[in-house]
Amino acid sequence: MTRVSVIGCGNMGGALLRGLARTDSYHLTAIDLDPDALAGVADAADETTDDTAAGVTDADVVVLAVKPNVAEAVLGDLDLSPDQQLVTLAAGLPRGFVAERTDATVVRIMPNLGAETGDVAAAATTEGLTDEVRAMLDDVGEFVEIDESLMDVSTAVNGSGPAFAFYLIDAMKRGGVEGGLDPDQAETLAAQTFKGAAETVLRDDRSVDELIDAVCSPKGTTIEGMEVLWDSDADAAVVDAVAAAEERSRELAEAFDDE
Ligand SMILES: NC(=O)C1=CN([C@@H]2O[C@H](COP(=O)(O)OP(=O)(O)OC[C@H]3O[C@@H](n4cnc5c(N)ncnc54)[C@H](OP(=O)(O)O)[C@@H]3O)[C@@H](O)[C@H]2O)C=CC1
Ligand SMILES: O=C(O)[C@@H]1CCC=N1
Repeated sequence: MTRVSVIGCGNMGGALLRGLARTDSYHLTAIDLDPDALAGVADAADETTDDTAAGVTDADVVVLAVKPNVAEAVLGDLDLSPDQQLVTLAAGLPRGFVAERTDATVVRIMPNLGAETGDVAAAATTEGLTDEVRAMLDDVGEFVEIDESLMDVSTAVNGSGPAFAFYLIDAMKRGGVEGGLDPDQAETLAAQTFKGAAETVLRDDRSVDELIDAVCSPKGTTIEGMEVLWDSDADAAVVDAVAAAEERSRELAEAFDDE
């Protein structure tokens, strides 16, 4: 049983707690100053507390899931030992900044909200990554190991990515509603279509172009829609969205350069 303490039980910390709670492999301590946040994860956690120092004492793994601007203050409250692992997931927060402020082994990861359902797409720095954290990430979805220099782009693609995907699902839903579908049914059909398409890309050996081809019957319906997309700048807009989020991650990191 791995003892995991999560500091900051909002959107991301909460999703991770709920994802880990789906297995029986973890003793979970939820730490937050906000009683409402603790109440929101009470079902998933074995213990909840607003006492950060006490909440991390017995932890094998401590997850720092607060906003980047409060991370330094929280680190100041921690007194971890070298046999403990500290996982930081704050956007832009450099691994070294955290490692300089703790004796624990530090790994930086970029997860996403998919952790809640066991569908996380996460990146982890090779530096500081232990088998214990690899097992945790495996338990909540898929992860890749990357050099920290690629963390900004990972933050954009898989950290911010769910928001971009929600936006695209909503556009597909709108198309359905405009054609007369009930909004709830259109949302189900659009979201399930994205889910199925993602599964196909992950499991099928064919390239994305080959898969598009497999849906396009000659002189059928799909090719008419694909012609509209190919003639548009929709793909460029998505690439630009990723670039903007990546740039913002770099800016957030700059704030820690002077400290
Ligand atoms: N949201 C996402 O999809 C993702 C977020 N992240 C990263 O996760 C981190 C958290 O983001 P998110 O979950 O969205 O933020 P939230 O604001 O939803 O959650 C942060 C939680 O931490 C609490 N908190 C603030 N200060 C302290 C403290 N000193 N000790 C304990 N808890 C504290 C907050 O309470 P209060 O509200 O009262 O301040 C809040 O409940 C960020 O660094 C972000 O970059 C990474 C990947 C994806
Ligand atoms: O928007 C943010 O800054 C955080 C990091 C990745 C997802 N949410």
